[in-house]
Amino acid sequence: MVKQGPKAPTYYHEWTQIPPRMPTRGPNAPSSHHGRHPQPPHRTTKHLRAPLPAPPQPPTSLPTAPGRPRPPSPCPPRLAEGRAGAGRTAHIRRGQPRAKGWKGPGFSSPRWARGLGGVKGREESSSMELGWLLWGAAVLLLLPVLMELSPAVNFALRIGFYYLLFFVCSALTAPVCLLVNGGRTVKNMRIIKTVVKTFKYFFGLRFEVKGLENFEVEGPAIIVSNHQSILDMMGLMEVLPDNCVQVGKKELMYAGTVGLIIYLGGVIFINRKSTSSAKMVMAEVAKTMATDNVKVWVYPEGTRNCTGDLLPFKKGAFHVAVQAQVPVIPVVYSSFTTFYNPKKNLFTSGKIKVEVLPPIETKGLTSDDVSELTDRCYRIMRETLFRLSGRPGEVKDSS
Ligand SMILES: CCCCCCCC/C=C\CCCCCCCC(=O)SCCNC(=O)CCNC(=O)[C@H](O)C(C)(C)COP(=O)(O)OP(=O)(O)OC[C@H]1O[C@@H](n2cnc3c(N)ncnc32)[C@H](O)[C@@H]1OP(=O)(O)O
Ligand SMILES: CCCCCCCCCCCCCCCC(=O)OC[C@@H](O)COP(=O)(O)O
Repeated sequence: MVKQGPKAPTYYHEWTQIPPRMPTRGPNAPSSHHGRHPQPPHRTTKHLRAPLPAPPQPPTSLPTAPGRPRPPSPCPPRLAEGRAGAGRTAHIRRGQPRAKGWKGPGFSSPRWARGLGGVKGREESSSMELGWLLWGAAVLLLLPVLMELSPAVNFALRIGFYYLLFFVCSALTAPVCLLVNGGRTVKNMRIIKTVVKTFKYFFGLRFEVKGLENFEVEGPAIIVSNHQSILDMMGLMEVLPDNCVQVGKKELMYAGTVGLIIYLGGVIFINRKSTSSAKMVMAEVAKTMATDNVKVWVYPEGTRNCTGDLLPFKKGAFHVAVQAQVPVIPVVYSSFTTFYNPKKNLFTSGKIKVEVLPPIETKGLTSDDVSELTDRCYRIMRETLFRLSGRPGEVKDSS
């Protein structure tokens, strides 16, 4: 029964291109420093540069029992200095004399023994691969069951997949935007919209849209809509008119590939924590939206709100509309609470009703009228939200 030496380390194949072992005896042998054992050549690449003679055929002698000098290895000793290999490197590292003629860990067993080790190794690696395959199949089969049994798992996987879609699609779409449109321009929103509109199919979401004709106003406009969750991006892209950019919190610029793609799409970033700087940005928007003929989509609640009601509106969007003398077009999405609620780990398929309301003119209004304009828009949108969400009665109670 031939006793196997320890299995050659997996990096064995890395060395097949390295020149053969340096001769340890005779005129070409390197001078041994200690006189005891021939020292391997210094760690230089010089020998790598010399023309490489054909590697010698490795000895075909049987592997010897552990502890006795090993047959010469066809590989250089360099490995012994730098690589963790079979256990035999221990005595090298501790400065003990090297077994005569032995040149490095893991290469002393003769090729045919290594061959046997290879067969055993190949069997081991294929059984490992088979194991991984079986594990993967089990997880994939188990996932739907887990998602059925645990709302938390279902929610985490679906929302995680949503983020993954954002991240991957952004990374893939950014180069397309750069190639097609060359840089940051609202034209990229068309490409983004085309991609994001497919996301609803992954989550079993359907949009029922009414009033799209209300977007057909001459020139720029301010669009305001309720904001319930990150899922709003699908609703936004479902109805987004041409030449329309959004106002977003500046933190989004740093959301990896998503930050890049929304930058390329022309999104206007504001610092919510600094009213003055936000006002300046919005004032700039009021000036340029007319010349650029762009619509600007603002979420006047200023944050996500998935309660099924509206938060009080920030006034910035309405200041911009009055400053630019452009109409305000309210858009309302029905409540997500029937199919989406992070607090309850609820995220299933569902239907979202979307209504684009008639534009509210601002011609002739001044900044003094902004508060009234904001309240009027708030009331109309809240009434629509309750109606679309099947709760029309609530408006009377709370108005
Ligand atoms: C290919 C695959 C790709 C996958 C991924 C792609 C995804 C989809 C792609 C792309 C779409 C990306 C979409 C992103 C969307 C993100 C959304 C968000 O981030 S929502 C958070 C940011 N939005 C806001 O915050 C709302 C706008 N906010 C405002 O307008 C505020 O008014 C603001 C920030 C300007 C100031 O907020 P204040 O917190 O100070 O509160 P206030 O009451 O509004 O203002 C305080 C005082 O300042 C006056 N004021 C406000 N704005 C003014 C102005 N412009 N001029 C003059 N006075 C102004 C007001 O009249 C008020 O004064 P008096 O109370 O009346 O005395
Ligand atoms: C697996 C790899 C996943 C990597 C993650 C990629 C980063 C995904 C970031 C997604 C952000 C896309 C834009 C979402 C728009 C949105 O809905 O932002 C929230 C803001 O309106 C309001 O923020 P807040 O005040 O916090 O409610």
